[in-house]
Amino acid sequence: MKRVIATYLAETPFTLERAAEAIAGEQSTGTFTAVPGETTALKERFGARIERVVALEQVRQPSLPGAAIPPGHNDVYTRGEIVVSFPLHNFGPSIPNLMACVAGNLYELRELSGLRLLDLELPEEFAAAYPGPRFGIEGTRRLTGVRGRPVIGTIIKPSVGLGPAELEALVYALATSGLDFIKDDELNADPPYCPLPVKVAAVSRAIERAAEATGRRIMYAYNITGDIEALKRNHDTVVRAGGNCVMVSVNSVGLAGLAYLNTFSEVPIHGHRNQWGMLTRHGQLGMDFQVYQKLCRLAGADHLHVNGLGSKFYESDDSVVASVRACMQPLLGGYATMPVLSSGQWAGTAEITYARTNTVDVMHLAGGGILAHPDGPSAGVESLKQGWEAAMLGIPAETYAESRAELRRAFDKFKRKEAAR
Ligand SMILES: O=C(O)[C@H](O)COP(=O)(O)O
Ligand SMILES: [Mg+2]
Repeated sequence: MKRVIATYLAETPFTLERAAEAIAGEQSTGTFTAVPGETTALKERFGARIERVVALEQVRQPSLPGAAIPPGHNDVYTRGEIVVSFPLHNFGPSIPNLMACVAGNLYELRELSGLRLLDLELPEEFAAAYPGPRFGIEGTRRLTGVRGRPVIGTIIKPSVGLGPAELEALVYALATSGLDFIKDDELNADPPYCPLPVKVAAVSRAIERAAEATGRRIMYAYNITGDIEALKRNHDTVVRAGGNCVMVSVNSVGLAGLAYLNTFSEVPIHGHRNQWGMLTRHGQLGMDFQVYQKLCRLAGADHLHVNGLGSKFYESDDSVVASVRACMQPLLGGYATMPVLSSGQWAGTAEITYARTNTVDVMHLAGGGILAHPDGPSAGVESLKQGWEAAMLGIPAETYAESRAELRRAFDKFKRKEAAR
């Protein structure tokens, strides 16, 4: 019998064994009390199985509110790794129903004062059900024509507020500046002041004009996030205008929305992970990126945001590096996605990014880091490229900057800013 194996970090006021039984019972055949139909035969065939329980440290305070206080409890909460397997035939190779099982009501059990999903092993039936990214790294390189270095991109900023004429002018300037990729911000999809069809028309005009001038067509990820019925309409609006990438806020449309988009998308899907913080920032709640990236890749994300090194967010560089590596591990024999490094990035972050990840198969996006370069966006793009050249040549970026004005000016501005943070 095929099984899904889920690894949790749990914290409990009870024993870990009791916590594991609560998880396995509640998420398969059991409930808070025995019911007549829960026969031994039924449990045998449909019950979840506790595979392993490994005790870790004990703490004096519960991480999450509302856990039970057992009689005689001595204010000790035990943490441990609990591995539970679930029969695949309980839910089939369906991401929405998988989630209800491995990441459902168990987060609310009073037996637990902490619960985090660390990893998920999925049987190959999921590969048959979900084709995954249709473009991935190779398709993105083919469409952008970028080889041997990261895809360098930016984000339209100000994120909100630009009308069609201002947007067209900015995209033209950026598309003629040597950039490979531009994306809408996640805050900007189909706003009443500049609806998606108007935005698409303005951006495509700029991209066409830039392509005539440079001979190169930039990749632009239009944010098509919306209710499910809007996804197809928005995608078609983009593709009809010659667009070559769409973006969705994965947590807004949900994994089912992403998988639906992937059934018809004719262009790469850029997966923005905003809202991810609420699923992961507390170490005793939510899930690890290791799980999230598997789900997003299965559902069809050709590009997936992983934060950035030295970013403006709380996450450690070690964690970002682990996320890049996670995206690169083959999943069910494939499912390559391009990790997207973004958030507070600028030319000076290329060095540590390459040193720590040792790969160029990434997108490196800098919004403020390009647009706010003291000598303008073109110099910002050039500085980021120079940052990567230095990184790949193994020359310290600040040394390389001595003979490169754009990189030097980026250091002058952004290094000072970083130091002030
Ligand atoms: O959507 C994103 O990736 C962020 O808005 C990044 O913007 P920043 O480069 O200005 O931090
Ligand atoms: Mg953003």
